[in-house]
Amino acid sequence: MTQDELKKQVAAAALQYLKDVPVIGMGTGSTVTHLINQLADCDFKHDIEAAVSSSIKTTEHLQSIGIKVLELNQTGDLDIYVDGADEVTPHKKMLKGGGGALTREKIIAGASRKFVCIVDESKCVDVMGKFPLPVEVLPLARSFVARELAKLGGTPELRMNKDTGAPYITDNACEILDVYNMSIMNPVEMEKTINNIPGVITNGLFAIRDADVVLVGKGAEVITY
Ligand SMILES: O=C(CO)[C@H](O)[C@H](O)COP(=O)(O)O
Repeated sequence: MTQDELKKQVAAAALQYLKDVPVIGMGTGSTVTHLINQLADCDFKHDIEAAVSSSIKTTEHLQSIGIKVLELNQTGDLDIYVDGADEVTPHKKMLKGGGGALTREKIIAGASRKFVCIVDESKCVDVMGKFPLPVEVLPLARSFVARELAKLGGTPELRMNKDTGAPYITDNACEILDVYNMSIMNPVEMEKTINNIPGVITNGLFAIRDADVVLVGKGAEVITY
């Protein structure tokens, strides 16, 4: 199976977690895109009253299949949040933000009772950090934060918009530093340390609020842990 077929397969397995849930939390990325496409055709779609979305892209996609999108301020805590990841460990710690939606993802994950992480097998790692760690920053703090991240041993690079050549701008009007070569031996401590740098909105480590269930598309099957 190709990586995209594995993503489609694991998205299909995640559908069952959305049954009988009136307000769902929805992440961002290509695996979630498959999930929303499959939600469009499933028989319980009309039982879903609304969704809380982690990005403008996901909001538009959900609305295009007829699902109402609410702000988190309107809903209170959620039963379920489903999202992909760039890396996930056997302890269900994740590195996320390849799609740039890390801050809203972390907020909705924090407000959800169950986080279901959906990945293809290429995302499973023992130690995170091979994938560059996204750090969302206030634009005025970009250089200072980059120097602080370098002191932690990383090599930060400002994410660029591939179409315009200008810095990539998040849905929160901020920028992203992608940090290469980070040695993430203790993800909980690293998450706190980076979030303590003034000017950081959040970083892509989801170690303090990790996943409750991980679904992995692997070969012909989906593994759950
Ligand atoms: O964190 C994310 C977006 O900010 C995504 O969940 C992560 O990048 C995985 O994306 P994909 O499903 O396309 O592989």
